[in-house]
Parts: sequence; structure tokens; C-alpha cells
Amino acid sequence: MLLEINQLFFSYSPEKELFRNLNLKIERGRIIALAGESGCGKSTLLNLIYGLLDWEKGEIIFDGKPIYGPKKNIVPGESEMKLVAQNYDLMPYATVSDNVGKFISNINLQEKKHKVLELLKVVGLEQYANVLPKYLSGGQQQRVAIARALSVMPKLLLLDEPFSNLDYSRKIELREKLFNYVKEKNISLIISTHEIQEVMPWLDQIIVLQEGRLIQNDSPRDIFTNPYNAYVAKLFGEVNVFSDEEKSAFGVFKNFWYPHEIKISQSGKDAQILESRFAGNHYWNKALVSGKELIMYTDTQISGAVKVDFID
Ligand SMILES: Nc1ncnc2c1ncn2[C@@H]1O[C@H](COP(=O)(O)OP(=O)(O)OP(=O)(O)O)[C@@H](O)[C@H]1O
Repeated sequence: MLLEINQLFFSYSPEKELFRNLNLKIERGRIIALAGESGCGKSTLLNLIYGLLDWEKGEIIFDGKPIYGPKKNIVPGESEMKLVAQNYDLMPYATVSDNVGKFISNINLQEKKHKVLELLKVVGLEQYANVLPKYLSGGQQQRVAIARALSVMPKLLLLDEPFSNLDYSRKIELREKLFNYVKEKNISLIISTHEIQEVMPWLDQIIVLQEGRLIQNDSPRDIFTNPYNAYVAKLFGEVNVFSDEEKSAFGVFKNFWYPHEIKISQSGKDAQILESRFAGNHYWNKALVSGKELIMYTDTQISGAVKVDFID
């Protein structure tokens, strides 16, 4: 086991407990997303794992050794664990290359140069090697910090919202290179994100927090097909939520239906299409079915009276 959190209690203030008896086990070599809406405790948990905060009760065991908060002031060695927080903490008067190479030994300068270039390629910043961080955008600075963290080949890399400052095309490029790199080098990765859809193809595991409670911890497929509650289902985008009463009234077998699971059919329930809008890869439709508004996606624009089926 790479990381074990046992019966952890933590709060920023006595009135408001954040983590109450949090338990978590993480195996080596995995790419894990820590998901949940803003304020659920993702950054705090990463900071606790990295030993930046003191907790009240419980233990965090990393690679067989206990982690302590700043009071005991024992931080893991550089090569063990790295955190890239939302402030990137770059050296302002050193170039991008020097920042990335900060933790790489100077014994073999040729090798160091080669390694820095390799890392800059992973984060797509090879053209910026000689630029100072202040001339970079927030998203670029974040990528320099990620490259620097990768340079020490940590056993565990913690990334707090690594793609939050990137436009879509950069995000797509970075996520693939980054995830392939960590897998190749056997670096375990935990990233916090509220855009789970965008990283899903690379994830081995998703951990969902809701107001400091760990409510689901499973493979992406299991969480997507069997979300614990509406909060979890909504992490994957739009979803139609049926109460238990609605579920039996509609004769459907589950509470959460994604828009692509409601399909136009020959037989099925009567539906009135209220809106049908072009959404790029599909049409986004709002349908009225037995008095309930449902969102469904279709390949073509639809209107009027149709019939729909629920097919997962
Ligand atoms: N330094 C602090 N002092 C007091 N309360 C804090 C502090 N940092 C965070 N909190 C509170 O703790 C809770 C968890 O915050 P945290 O930043 O861990 O959430 P998050 O899931 O990472 O959110 P986001 O996705 O917006 O970064 C929130 O209610 C937040 O207001």
C-alpha cells in the first residue's frame, strides 16, 4: 500500500469539522482523481497528505512511514512525494529551464539538460526554456511547476487542479503526455479536479468527497454506472435525477439517467419535445415526459410528439 489514511479528523475551526473519521487506502502506480464540488476538501486533503497541515486525530502512512504535520516538522524527502499546489512557487529570477532543473543534480550537466528538455516536452513548454516565469501565463507557470515536480521522479505526485488554467487544446495535449509519462515512470498520481470528464480515460480510480466525507471510491466505470447519489452523478455532466417515487411511476430501474441513455423509440413513453439545440457532437433536447422535464441527446434535431425509451 502506498498511502493509508486512518480515522483522520481535521478542521480549520472548531465550529466546522471538515474531515470526520476519513479512511482511505491507495495502491501504487495508480492515476487517481480526487473529485467533488468546490469547497468539499480536495486541496485540504492534498495538503494533509503532503504534511502541510496538522490534524487532530488519526494517521497518514506513506510508503510504510507515518507523515506528520508542520508541528513535528517532518516532511517527506523530495524523491518520495511532491505537491504542485495552486500557487506554483517558482523562482522568479531563474529561467523556465533553471526552474525545471532546480532539483536535478549538476554532476552531469549534459544529462541534466537532456532531462530538462524531456520534461519541458511533456508539459509542452520547450520553446519557453529561456524565458523568466513572470513572462508566462498562469497556466504556463503551472506547467513549469509540474515539470519541476516530475523531475525528482517522486513515488507519489499530488497535483491540485493541474488543468484549471489551461484552454481546451492545451489541456488535451498536457493530460495525455502527463498521464503517459507518469505511467511509464511508475509515478503514482493523485489529481484534484472538478472536471472529471476531461481526465476520465486515463483514470484508474476516482475518489469523491462531499463536504469532507468520502462518499465513493471506485473505478471510473463503476462510479459512472452506479453513482452513490445525485451529487456524484452530476460530476459527470448533465444527468436526469428520478426520485424513488418517480422511478416507480416511470417504471425505470435506476435513479440517475444520463442524457444519452434516453432514446427516441417506436414504442415507449409519450414525450413532447420542448427544445432541440445544436450542441456540436449531438443535439441537446429538453423533453416533457409524464409531467417531468428530461434532458436527452440525439443525433438529429427533433420536435413535436415522440416516444422515448430508457436504455442504459
Ligand atoms: N485556510 C483556511 N482557513 C479556513 N477555512 C478554510 C481554509 N482553506 C479552506 N477552508 C475551508 O475548508 C473547506 C475545504 O476547502 P478546500 O480548499 O480544501 O476545498 P476544495 O475542494 O479544494 O475547493 P476548490 O475546488 O474550490 O479548490 C471549504 O469550506 C473552505 O472554505
